[in-house]
Amino acid sequence: MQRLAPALRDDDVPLDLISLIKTILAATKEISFRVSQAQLGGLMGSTLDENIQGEIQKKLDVVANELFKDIVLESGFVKAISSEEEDTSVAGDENGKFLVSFDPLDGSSNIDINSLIGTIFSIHEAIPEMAADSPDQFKQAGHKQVCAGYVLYGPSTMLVMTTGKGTHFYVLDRTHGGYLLVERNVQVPKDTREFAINMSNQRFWEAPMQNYIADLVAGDAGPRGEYFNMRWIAAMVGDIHRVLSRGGIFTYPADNKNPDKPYKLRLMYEANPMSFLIEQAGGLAMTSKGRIMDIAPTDIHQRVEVIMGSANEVEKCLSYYK
Ligand SMILES: O=P(O)(O)OC[C@H]1O[C@](O)(COP(=O)(O)O)[C@@H](O)[C@@H]1O
Ligand SMILES: [Mg+2]
Ligand SMILES: [Mg+2]
Repeated sequence: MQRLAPALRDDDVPLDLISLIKTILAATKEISFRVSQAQLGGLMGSTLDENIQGEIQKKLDVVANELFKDIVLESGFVKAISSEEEDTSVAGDENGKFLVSFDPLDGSSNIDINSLIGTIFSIHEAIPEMAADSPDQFKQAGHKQVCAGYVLYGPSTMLVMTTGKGTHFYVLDRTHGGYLLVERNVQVPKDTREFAINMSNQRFWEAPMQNYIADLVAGDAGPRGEYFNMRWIAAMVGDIHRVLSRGGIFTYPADNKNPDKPYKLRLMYEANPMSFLIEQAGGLAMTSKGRIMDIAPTDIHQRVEVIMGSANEVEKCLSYYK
């Protein structure tokens, strides 16, 4: 099995980006260790603080954020970082070539039940004319990402990453301490019979999503004439990993549960990096109005509607909005 650096060189990834990726992965190895020791180290449960998103932070959210932020900012390659757990962007090296956005721990509600969680990251090139402490430099569309990935802290610690030359799977090999390439150019099947959505929000969705899901749930007795299975891990990393592994449609649609918060998932830290991975694997990543990676961001913490996965099924879902 190929090691990470030669696999990246095969994709013609520039050396400075390889160095940054290695730095990010060093942080994820440390987080992976802390996650595995969380209960023994008193890291289960919540803090008393809320993050900028208005969500109570778990102790591991804070630890993972500090670890990732410190390691990445010390690298010298990074002009600034933005994180789901930080109020605003944090300046790094004025001459740094890259911007890194991340969700240090995705699926926080799974921490205390020893279930799937992960770290999601996204890399853009820095804009030389903009100051390192300006959050505006992060307002770049997703299609400008030069790398995106996640690390899944599951039975195996897995890295899924793209630099725009396909989406590849790696596994952390604890015998030598590095990630090994296990599957190159993963492909999301175009068709699927599996969907992922938080069904408990059903009554709050817009009519097109209500109608689409109702037709899936109706199964072979309904207009689709086929049985559809449902899965919901409650961690986007876990649900997207399943979609990348065997196909499926994943959606967190608009809802009116809380009128001030029509969408749940974050553009910079969740939707854009996952969209890059899904598109590089031949899938589609959309809102009901267009491609996620074409959205011009207006705020680093903005939230967005997400419909992604197997291409034909995403198209089918979108047809309900026309
Ligand atoms: O609570 P719900 O509705 O099941 O939402 C689950 C979604 O929320 C998230 O956990 C949000 O991520 P964080 O844990 O980083 O806040 C997604 O990963 C997941 O898809
Ligand atoms: Mg998240
Ligand atoms: Mg998070």
